[in-house]
Amino acid sequence: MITVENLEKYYGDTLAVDRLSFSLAPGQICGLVGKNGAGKTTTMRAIAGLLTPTDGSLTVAGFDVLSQPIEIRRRLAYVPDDPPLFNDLSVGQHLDFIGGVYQVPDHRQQAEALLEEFELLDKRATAARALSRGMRQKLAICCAYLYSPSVILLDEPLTGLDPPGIRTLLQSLQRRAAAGATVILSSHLLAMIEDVCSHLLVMQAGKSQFFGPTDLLRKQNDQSQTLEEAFFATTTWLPTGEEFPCPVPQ
Ligand SMILES: Nc1ncnc2c1ncn2[C@@H]1O[C@H](COP(=O)(O)OP(=O)(O)OP(=O)(O)O)[C@@H](O)[C@H]1O
Repeated sequence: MITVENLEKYYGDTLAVDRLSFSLAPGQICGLVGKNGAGKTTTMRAIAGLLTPTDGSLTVAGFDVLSQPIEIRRRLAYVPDDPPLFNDLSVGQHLDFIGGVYQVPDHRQQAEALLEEFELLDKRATAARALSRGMRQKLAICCAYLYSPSVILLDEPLTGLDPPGIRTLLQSLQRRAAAGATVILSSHLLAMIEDVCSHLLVMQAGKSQFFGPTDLLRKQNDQSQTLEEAFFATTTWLPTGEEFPCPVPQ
């Protein structure tokens, strides 16, 4: 569903992503982890077609991200950590707008169910400018879910959410993956995402230090009690630039 081959991105002289390759199948949830500046957001924005890579190729659902942007937009949702909303539109108007743009049949019915799931029903008439940070994030997630994308990219979605909101989001991602969606979720809160991630991509200085099933990272660091310890082991044992020897799952 997602194929990244030799992705490279320079911002001027800064190498943000360095020859990154990985692929994900339908139903897989990949946790994207790494220190600040590791290249996570750049990678997600490249997959979403929001920036032009310096080199490499990217496909989503068999479509080329660069040359077939309309096919990508129909199938992919990207929610950044500070989602851009229309400040003067209400919660309900946002969902009407997305439902119209993506021609979602009976979008109001689905919108109601999403607002209920994310505890936003009583904010239906509230303008986006009057929402809290967590509510803005929840609204952006509802907008993303409304058109049932087959690829969902979430950049640091947990930071603004309260504990029930985090549980709702993670459960909803598991349900969507079980129905065939592919998810990439970047987060620094490893303990919170480890149970839902089938796969992990650990980045350091733009490179992949590990990509594979979450259990494999645990096994390869069997002295680590938690995924967080395994992450620190992975990002401190290796000299910068050395690839973690790990088979890429088919
Ligand atoms: N628009 C930009 N212009 C110049 N350099 C940039 C730009 N965006 C990112 N960078 C640089 O690219 C590198 C990767 O940044 P990126 O935002 O992808 O990292 P990240 O892993 O998402 O970080 P964080 O965890 O802090 O969000 C960093 O060195 C950053 O300074």
